[in-house]
Amino acid sequence: MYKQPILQVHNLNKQYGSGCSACRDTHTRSLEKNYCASCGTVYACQDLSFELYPGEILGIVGESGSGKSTLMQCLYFDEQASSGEMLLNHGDVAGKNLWSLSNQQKRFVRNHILGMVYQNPLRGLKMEFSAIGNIAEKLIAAGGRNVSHMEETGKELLEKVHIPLLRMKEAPKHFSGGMQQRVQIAKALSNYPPILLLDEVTTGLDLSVQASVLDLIKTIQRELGISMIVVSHDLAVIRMLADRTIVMLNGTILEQGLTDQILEDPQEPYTQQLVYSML
Ligand SMILES: Nc1ncnc2c1ncn2[C@@H]1O[C@H](COP(=O)(O)OP(=O)(O)OP(=O)(O)O)[C@@H](O)[C@H]1O
Repeated sequence: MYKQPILQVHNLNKQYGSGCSACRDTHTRSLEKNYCASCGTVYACQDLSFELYPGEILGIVGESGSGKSTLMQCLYFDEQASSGEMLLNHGDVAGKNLWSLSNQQKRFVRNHILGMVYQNPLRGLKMEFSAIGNIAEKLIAAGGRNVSHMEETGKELLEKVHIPLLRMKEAPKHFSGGMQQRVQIAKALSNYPPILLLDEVTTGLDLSVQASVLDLIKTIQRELGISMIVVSHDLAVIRMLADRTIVMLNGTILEQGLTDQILEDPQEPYTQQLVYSML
């Protein structure tokens, strides 16, 4: 079904702190969960390697503190990876380690190739701008200057995420949580990026609103055929969305495989617990 990966991550490490003699050497490292008890350095992501294929939804599941958000922030350059390689099979940056690009090149990747939807809409939206103004902001950041084109694109995207056009001039701070997430999704899609990153986008929403946002994500993926990485602590969300799933614990990948396979035949005791608790 899938061909070449559109994105490859090799040996991503992200640590907070400089480490000490007890933890610097990966072979002799002694950690309490993901941190060093001697110096307090946190190893938020440890040697993570995976691929994302065109048109697939890759789910990342794990408990709080397992490193999911740190991973997403490294992918979107909100955080600088400590080491590792991120390779895109797309456009001018194909084959280059994205974490070694200049800031200008990273901005290009953020504006044209990646879209990000955060758990907290305050991170992804300018709450004082109008809904359509938020989309225009992203288009301008990517070099857009044609006002009527921006308005057309904005309307098209807001319609896609079911925001009534009558409300497009309103600021998202007046919207409900579910509507804010839908505007964030529209903004992240501004330049129709081939890859969309979604970090706990339904956490904190009512169950019925959660269901409508998940449904929207599925529909967008089907219609636009873009690749997505979806992070959630909730296996039910991952079950609904993801073709393949990575299970994380203490900054490491515990197991990965087809979502059906992970759900039906989990190999690791931690994953088994996660699956059984959902039944
Ligand atoms: N800026 C930081 N400085 C120090 N430690 C950090 C920082 N950001 C994250 N961490 C630590 O990195 C580890 C992974 O955090 P991360 O937020 O990625 O986990 P998560 O799986 O996304 O959990 P949650 O869903 O609760 O955010 C945690 O131990 C966290 O305390």
